[in-house]
Amino acid sequence: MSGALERTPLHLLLDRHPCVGDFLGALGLDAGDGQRPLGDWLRHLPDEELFDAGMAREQMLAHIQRLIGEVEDMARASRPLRSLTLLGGRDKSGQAENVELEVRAGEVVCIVGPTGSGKSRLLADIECLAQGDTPTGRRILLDGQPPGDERRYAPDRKLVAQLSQNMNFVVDLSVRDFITLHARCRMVADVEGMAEQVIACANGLTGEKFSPEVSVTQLSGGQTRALMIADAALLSASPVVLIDEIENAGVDRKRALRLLSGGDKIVLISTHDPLLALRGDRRLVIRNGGIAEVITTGDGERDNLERLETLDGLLMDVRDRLRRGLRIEDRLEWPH
Ligand SMILES: Nc1ncnc2c1ncn2[C@@H]1O[C@H](COP(=O)(O)OP(=O)(O)OP(=O)(O)O)[C@@H](O)[C@H]1O
Repeated sequence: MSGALERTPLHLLLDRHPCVGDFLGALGLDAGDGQRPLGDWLRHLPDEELFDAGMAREQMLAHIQRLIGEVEDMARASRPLRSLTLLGGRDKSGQAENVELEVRAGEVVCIVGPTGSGKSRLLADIECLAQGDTPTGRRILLDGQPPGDERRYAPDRKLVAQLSQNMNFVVDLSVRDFITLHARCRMVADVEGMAEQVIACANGLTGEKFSPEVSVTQLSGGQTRALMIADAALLSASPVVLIDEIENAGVDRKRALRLLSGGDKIVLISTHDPLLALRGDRRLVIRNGGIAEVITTGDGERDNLERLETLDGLLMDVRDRLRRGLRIEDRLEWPH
């Protein structure tokens, strides 16, 4: 393939594989008019430019070849998953969990339990597609089968997107550039349109709107979380989304959950928040490191969820008024 790759005119290569343009751009290399075949272009590249890029010609060719292969693999690996099965292991005292839990695409499962009970551990087991090799001894099956090593140990072909409590960006890009870059890597048809959609969606989730021009490092915690949720729902290739709590500060949890569960992703959320816990299809109760119970959200609970949401709206309103420096002297009326 390397021969064929070398003979491909650069402009064709950039058209077919936008990731190559991003790669060359990141190295500060100019593709010129793109008429030359890749091999020819590389041979004519001045030595000092190669030196600045820190790569020999052969290495550069090998990198481009590998990049194209991996991006294609990623697209293949992103085909939908129908189910994820968790085979129980043991709790902190070594007692068997006796659980076989199948979560189907499109389902939202919440994980509840006291602090330190093992909710994050459960998410971590799913994230690494545990095969009896973590402290819990749990095993994870994908579409009823144990995942192959290539799925477990290829961090660049992620099956699972994990949104953790602290999200620190290491790049200093504007929100638009950051999401556009991701959209380009995902090879979506309309990169700019998709980026706009993700940003608009994130802005719909957060009380404090942000501009696409602001740097990702300047976003507040709530804004960052909203952006990551919109990105995971609309743009991420990963069929499984794991969320370690959606804090109620600044993110519309109801919309976030509706957005995430709208597609055919498998969503697991660890939470202490009753509004989130009751909005899942099912919830796992964790006790002493083990899954003690699997509860399907009942009709009565859904009714109560609506009442709690009204109460939550009242609380949010008071919070908003306090933030604006207002007094809360008038008698608050509980909704009936
Ligand atoms: N089945 C288990 N066997 C052994 N250790 C476990 C098991 N489950 C959890 N642990 C360990 O217990 C500790 C607390 O678990 P974890 O951090 O997952 O709790 P948590 O419920 O997420 O807490 P929080 O609500 O405070 O975030 C961790 O060190 C974890 O590795």
